[in-house]
Amino acid sequence: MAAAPILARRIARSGVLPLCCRPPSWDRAPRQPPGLPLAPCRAFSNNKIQVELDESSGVAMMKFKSPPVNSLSLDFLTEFSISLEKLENDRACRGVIITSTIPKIFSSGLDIMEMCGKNVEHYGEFWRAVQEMWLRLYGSNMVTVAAVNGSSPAGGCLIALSCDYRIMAENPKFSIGLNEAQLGIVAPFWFKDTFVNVVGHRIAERSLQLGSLHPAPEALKLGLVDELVPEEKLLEKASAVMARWLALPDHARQLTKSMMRKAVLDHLVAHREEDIKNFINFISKESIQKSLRMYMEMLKKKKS
Ligand SMILES: CCCCC/C=C/C(=O)SCCNC(=O)CCNC(=O)[C@H](O)C(C)(C)COP(=O)(O)OP(=O)(O)OC[C@H]1O[C@@H](n2cnc3c(N)ncnc32)[C@H](O)[C@@H]1OP(=O)(O)O
Repeated sequence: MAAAPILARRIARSGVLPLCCRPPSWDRAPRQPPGLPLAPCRAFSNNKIQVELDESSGVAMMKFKSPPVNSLSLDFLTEFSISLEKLENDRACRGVIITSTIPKIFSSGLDIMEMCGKNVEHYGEFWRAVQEMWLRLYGSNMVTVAAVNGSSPAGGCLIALSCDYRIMAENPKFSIGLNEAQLGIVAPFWFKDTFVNVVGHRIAERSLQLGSLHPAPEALKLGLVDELVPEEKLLEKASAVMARWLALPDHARQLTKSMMRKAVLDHLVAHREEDIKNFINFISKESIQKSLRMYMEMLKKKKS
């Protein structure tokens, strides 16, 4: 069965609009009828992600809660896209802070088991879900702040890079980067473009070729994250940053964001099917499967 209808059905079941049908959300300041008590906090939670929207500030707190390491499985990615779309369509929501409930881990990146020993249909469905997540997050009209409270390799780093602002816990044991080369795989052009847009071409090229994972202080020096704060201050700082960004008129900020990101988003939208085919061809290669299996074994050995 083709992958597109499967994801479309998953999303349709949730009542979420596909990206292309999303209404513009300029000037969506929270609407609070005068004289009423402050709007309450609204929450929704599914298996892997918990979301709480404070209607008085217009800010949602999104927390990854998928043990052991918040790996981005197909189910996780689908829940993530659905949660983003719900917030995007909620007139009360203007910004989202993304963080993790798992100690020491923001996200361990794409779930390697989704890319190992599966069939072509599965790879296609999985990759479409990765694309969908990125298109929604990178193309979001909301202010997005990543509060990176742990390690954040590869796909985890992509999530942070796709936000408008990154604050990381100052613990040097936490690292972040696009380390795909270390796994013997290659980050696709839109991971690379997102990275280049944050740190510039030279730093991105060196870091990608070496598959570097940068400890927090180095990530700050490279501009991969915008600031470091003590872990206990992370959410407080993220809220302060959010308030500063939300002080601007939505329409001006959103049009500026769109101007900065449009070329990169349009590139993937125009080449989505080709990108899925490339992923399937690449990941199905026996040599790549072997590299991934060896990497998983290495992770397990490291434990024992
Ligand atoms: C081909 C086109 C390009 C595709 C682009 C790819 C993007 C990606 O995101 S690829 C994934 C890259 N991710 C990584 O390299 C991270 C690997 N993981 C780690 O480095 C560590 O696990 C950690 C730093 C995230 C956490 O370390 P620690 O707290 O010591 O936990 P463990 O290493 O013991 O892991 C616990 C458990 O989770 C399994 N696991 C870890 N990461 C993943 C993952 N990305 N996918 C699936 N499973 C993962 C790990 O194997 C352990 O499993 P068990 O041994 O069964 O408990």
